Amino acid sequence: MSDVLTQLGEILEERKNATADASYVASLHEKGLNKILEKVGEEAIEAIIAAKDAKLTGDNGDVVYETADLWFHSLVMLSHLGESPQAVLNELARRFDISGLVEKESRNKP
Ligand SMILES: N=c1c2ncn([C@@H]3O[C@H](COP(=O)(O)OP(=O)(O)OP(=O)(O)O)[C@@H](O)[C@H]3O)c2ncn1[C@@H]1O[C@H](COP(=O)(O)O)[C@@H](O)[C@H]1O
Repeated sequence: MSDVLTQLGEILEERKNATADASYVASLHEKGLNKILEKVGEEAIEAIIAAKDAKLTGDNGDVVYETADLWFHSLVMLSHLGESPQAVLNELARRFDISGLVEKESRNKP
């Protein structure tokens, strides 16, 4: 599964050298971080709306599609900041043996 993210990360790196008229990713980099963040926010809202609809209809097609858009634009954001998908995968892997409840509790300790 993470092979796809790794491959996409490599494509995103390559697109930093592409021209905006030939590449959507390059066009986002050219427009800058604020535009990329706008897209991340927009896609997050679309994913939320799709999830609400999926709950009503029982059809998850749109929520999968919109989540892919959200993940994609989040990866463009990371790439713009010089970070790779691997950094996020590493962070998720680090959390494997840590219960979310235990971690949250540890945050409240001095
Ligand atoms: N995974 C994706 C991917 N997911 C979504 N999108 C694009 O993200 C855009 C977001 O959808 P919207 O409906 O918000 O688009 P929009 O209304 O035109 O956007 P705005 O004009 O409002 O900014 C669409 O143009 C989608 O095609 C993607 N574009 C590219 N990729 C990957 O990135 C690679 C490089 O793409 P290019 O840079 O275009 O070569 C591709 O080979 C793919 O692997």
